[in-house]
Amino acid sequence: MDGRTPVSAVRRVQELAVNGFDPPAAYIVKDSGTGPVVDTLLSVPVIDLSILTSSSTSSKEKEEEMEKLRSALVSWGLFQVVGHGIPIELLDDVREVAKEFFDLSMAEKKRVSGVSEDGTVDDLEGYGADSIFTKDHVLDWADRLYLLVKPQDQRKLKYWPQKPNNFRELLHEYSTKSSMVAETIVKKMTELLGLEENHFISLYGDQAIEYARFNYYPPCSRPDLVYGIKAHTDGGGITMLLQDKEVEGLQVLKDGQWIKVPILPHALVVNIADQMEIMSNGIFKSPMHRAVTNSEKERMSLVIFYSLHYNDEIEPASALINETTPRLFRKVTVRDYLSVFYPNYLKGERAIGWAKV
Ligand SMILES: O=C(O)CCC(=O)C(=O)O
Ligand SMILES: [Fe+2]
Repeated sequence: MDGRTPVSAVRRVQELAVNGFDPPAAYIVKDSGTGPVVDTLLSVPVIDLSILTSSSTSSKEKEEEMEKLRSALVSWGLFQVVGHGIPIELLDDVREVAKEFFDLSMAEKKRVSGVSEDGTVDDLEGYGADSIFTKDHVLDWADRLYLLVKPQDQRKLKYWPQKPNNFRELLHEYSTKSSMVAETIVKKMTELLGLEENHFISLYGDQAIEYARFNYYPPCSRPDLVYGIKAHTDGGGITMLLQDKEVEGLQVLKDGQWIKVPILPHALVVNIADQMEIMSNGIFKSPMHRAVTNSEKERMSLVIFYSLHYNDEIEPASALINETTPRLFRKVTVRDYLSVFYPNYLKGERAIGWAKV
C-alpha cells in the first residue's frame, strides 16, 4: 500500500454529511444513479436454525428446513436466520454500543484510526473509510470500524475502542456466539453437499480468520447518486450480518434484479462468500449485494467475515467433481485470492473469474 493522501482518508463521510451539501464527485456513481429496486414477489428466504438443531423437531420438519436451506444456498446465496440462539439483548446491546461509538466526537473516534493525520493509510484496521488504491474507483458513503477478531492472539487492541467502556467485551461476546452459529450453518452446508463432516472445518477452527466490520452510513442529501457500499461479493468463506434495527438499505442481486433484504430485527443475514463458491465448485453462490443510503436517517450494520487462513489452499471438493460436473476453479491460496479480490472489490468488479480453470 503506498501513502497517497486521499480525501476520504482524512475526512470521514460523517463530516461530509453534517453540512447536507451534495456529495463530492468522488462518491458519485458513474452509471445512471443507484436505480430502482424492482418490486417483486420474490422474498429473501428465512431459515429457522432451531428446527435443524433441536432434538424435539420431527425428521420431516428437519428435512423440509434443510430443503429450504439448500434452495437458499443454491439460488440466492443469501438468507436470514432466525432461531439462532443468540440472545436478543446481546444483539440490541452490540448495536447500541456501536452506535454510541459512531456518536463519539471525531477526535475520540480517531484515537482508534489506522489512518494518520496526513491521510496516510497505515492499516486497514481501525476507524476509517474507503482506502483509495486507484483514482477511478467510486467511494462509498460510509465510515467503518474494521477489526480482526480471530485468531484471538492477533487482535490489535489499539484499534479496539475503549469508549463506550463495554465495547470490547460486547464485541468479544457477540463474535463468540456468532462463530457458533456460523459453525452450525457451515456444518449443515457440508451435509447438504454430501461431504465429510469436517471438510470446511478450517473456516471456523483455531486458525480461521474472522474480521468484524461496523459500517456506519450517514444520511446523504442525494441517495440517488451514491452507494453506502457499492455492489460487491464478499471475499471470505461466509459472512454474517446484523442489520440496523430500523433503517433498511441492504439489497441482493437475484436473477438480474436487485431485491431488498427486509429488516427482521433479531435475525442474522448470512451470505455465501467467494471462498465457499470456489470450494463448493459453484454449487453455492456468492451473491452480489450492496447497500443504499437515504436522506433522513443514519444506518448501521455489523458484519462478521469468516475466512480460511491466508496460507490455506482452496479448491473445489474433489467429491463434487465428475464427468457431468467438471471442475470450475483452480487451486489457489487464500492469500493470492484476497490480493486479487481487494482491488476488484474497490472497482465494483468480481474477482472470482481469476480463479476459474
Ligand atoms: O451494510 C450492509 O447492509 C452491507 C454491508 C456489506 O455488505 C459489507 O460490509 O460487506
Ligand atoms: Fe458485503
